[in-house]
Amino acid sequence: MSATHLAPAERWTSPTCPDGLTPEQKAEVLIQALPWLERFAGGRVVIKYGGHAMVDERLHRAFAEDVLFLHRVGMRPVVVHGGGPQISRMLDRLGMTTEFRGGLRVTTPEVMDVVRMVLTGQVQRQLVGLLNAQVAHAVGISGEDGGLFRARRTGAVVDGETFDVGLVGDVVVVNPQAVEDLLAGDRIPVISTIAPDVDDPGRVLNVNADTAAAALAVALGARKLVILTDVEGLYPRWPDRSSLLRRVSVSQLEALLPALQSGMAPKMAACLRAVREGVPQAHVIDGRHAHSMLVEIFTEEDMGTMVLPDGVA
Ligand SMILES: Nc1ncnc2c1ncn2[C@@H]1O[C@H](COP(=O)(O)OP(=O)(O)O)[C@@H](O)[C@H]1O
Ligand SMILES: CC(=O)N[C@@H](CCC(=O)OP(=O)(O)O)C(=O)O
Repeated sequence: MSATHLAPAERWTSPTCPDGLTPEQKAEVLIQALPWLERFAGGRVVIKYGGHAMVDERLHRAFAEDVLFLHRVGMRPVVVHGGGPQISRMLDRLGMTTEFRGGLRVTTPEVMDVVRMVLTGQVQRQLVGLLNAQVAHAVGISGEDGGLFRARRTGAVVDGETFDVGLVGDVVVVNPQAVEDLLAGDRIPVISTIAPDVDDPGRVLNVNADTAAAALAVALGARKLVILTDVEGLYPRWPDRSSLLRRVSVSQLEALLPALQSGMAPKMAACLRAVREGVPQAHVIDGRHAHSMLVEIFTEEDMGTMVLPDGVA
């Protein structure tokens, strides 16, 4: 057929790709991503994958694809995983009761055994398996390995009152060498947040995964902390969902923090700690949307809530 039969204007004004996007829209995505790819090349990003974001196989796979994408484009992703709902389900199956105070699980020695078993023996194994499905880059470790974390027992604060929650700790020492070694070997570390007790090294403590991720992001000099959960971000007037806070400065967040409820409180406290101690940006995003992490990192879209230093937000 000669070119004169093609009616070029009609044929080329609105072609669509099989996914319904036009070539212009597709190219726009690629062009938009370029400065972000350049900006974050070689940068470390700590990703906290919350138990509530681990909704189904499809989302699990999308999460793994995103982490592998970051790795492939030259970033250094470090995964810190949660597993609260998974621990609760196992405790139920074992006929053990579980209770939370101020967002922290009341952890008896028997519950601690289950927490350790589920986090390091199930959730971490599943994530490592997914990430290694094609190329085996991921290596799972816990805060007990290579002296990564040490924690001190802490209580839960509810309405200004402190409650004993048993074997629960806050990370007070991070020795990132174990993670540095893995990154130097082009690995993707996948970390469970169990930590030896700094005051009694024979004992291990249950550490909230949000706060451990923040401590690690600071120690690694991460460019970003990204916390994936099951809500769009921070709603300042929760449970009213009419206005999502897109950007918040350290000082603004300090003022909001005392009124936040469990669930969001440790996440925002983690973001606050990370940014206050030198991480340039911390985000809470909705892990129930496949690939929300890639959109957050590589486009101009602000997904979820972003915490920034004063004067930048
Ligand atoms: N101000 C708030 N804005 C958004 N979500 C909130 C807020 N306060 C409490 N939440 C709750 O926090 C939950 C997320 O925390 P959590 O259940 O601990 O998740 P994860 O397992 O990902 O750590 C949300 O599903 C929501 O119900
Ligand atoms: C002290 C404490 O509460 N530890 C958490 C550890 C797991 C966790 O943090 O998991 P998510 O991020 O999925 O909530 C727990 O026992 O549930």
